Amino acid sequence: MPQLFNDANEESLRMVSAEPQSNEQVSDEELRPDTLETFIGQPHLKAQMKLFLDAAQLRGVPPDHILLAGPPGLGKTTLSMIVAHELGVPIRVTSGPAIQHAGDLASIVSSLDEGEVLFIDEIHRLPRAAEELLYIAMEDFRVDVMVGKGPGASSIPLTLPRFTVIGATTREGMLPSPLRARFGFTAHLDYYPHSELERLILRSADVLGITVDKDAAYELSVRSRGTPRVANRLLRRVRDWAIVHSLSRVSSEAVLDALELYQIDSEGLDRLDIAVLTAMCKQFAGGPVGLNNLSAMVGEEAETVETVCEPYLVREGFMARTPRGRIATSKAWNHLGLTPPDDVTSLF
Ligand SMILES: Nc1ncnc2c1ncn2[C@@H]1O[C@H](COP(=O)(O)OP(=O)(O)OP(=O)(O)O)[C@@H](O)[C@H]1O
Repeated sequence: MPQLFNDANEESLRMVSAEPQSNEQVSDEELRPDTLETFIGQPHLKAQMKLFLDAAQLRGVPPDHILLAGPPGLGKTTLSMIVAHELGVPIRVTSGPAIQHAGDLASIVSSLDEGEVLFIDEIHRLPRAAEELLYIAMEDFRVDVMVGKGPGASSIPLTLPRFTVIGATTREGMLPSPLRARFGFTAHLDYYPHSELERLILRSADVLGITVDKDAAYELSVRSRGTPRVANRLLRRVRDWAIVHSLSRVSSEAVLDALELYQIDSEGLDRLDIAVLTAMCKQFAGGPVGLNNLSAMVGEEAETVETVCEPYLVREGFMARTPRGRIATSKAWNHLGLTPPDDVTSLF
């Protein structure tokens, strides 16, 4: 079977991925705002969070536990750091996959100070035993420490100071309801509109010490897939372009030239997205097509197509998922410069 994407250009694929790249943590750090005021967008969430934190401070107690839910790269880690900063308390950072045994979590919670924030990223990936320990720690501020082994083992309750757990998850549905119920405040982060990403890009440019024209920031924002992490990554690649071409400021032409090099198009689609849409329209006559056939045609893992491409293609209306398979919409046909079949809507 011919493959449309057999020379997968990894760089271009990762450029629009909302997941952090392995070397990206430090660069993510330098661009993090540290107050609610400088956190761009999400106005409702910010207002609710401000009220929630102000009330806790006025009552003189640590706030209830907070759950931050939403797709990767939208600012969950950033918000958790902001909460700690606004409260003026330290933050301890861990993640579901980093905790292998309940004991790992027991030693973290038992070393927390009064009021401290414990950030647990990917909290849906905590092992079951750790989850159960967390229920008690969050609700009763207690852990039961096991002393001894075998039939003679006994558990000694250890009282913990009051602290605040901030859990972050990209898969809220995977959280067991007893755990979800222990959060007093749940915030859902949404994809950012272009106008907010434009402001975010101008702020990041400031932090990085580069001058970016407003229309250049707009061009970047429309290609950033609603995701701050992608916006910041594209900005850094455009900065490289400006440095190499000795430009004193980034214009919209520079953005278009740089992103053409990285094969990211006017809608933020990369080569894999285009390969998927092309396969659907040309090889499968618009669909319906199953995930496995589609992935084989583009030469990618089904999981990559499903998790990296599809969410954005569906969200932007290029593709629809039906019980019979994936279908290319007229927007996909038009974007590829192809004429949609007359009966495109009857495919749904
Ligand atoms: N609202 C925002 N304003 C300014 N910068 C932001 C905002 N949201 C995210 N960022 C920036 O985007 C990058 C990614 O954000 P962050 O690490 O907080 O995302 P995340 O949701 O925790 O991602 P993941 O789920 O992959 O851990 C960081 O550099 C952060 O500074």
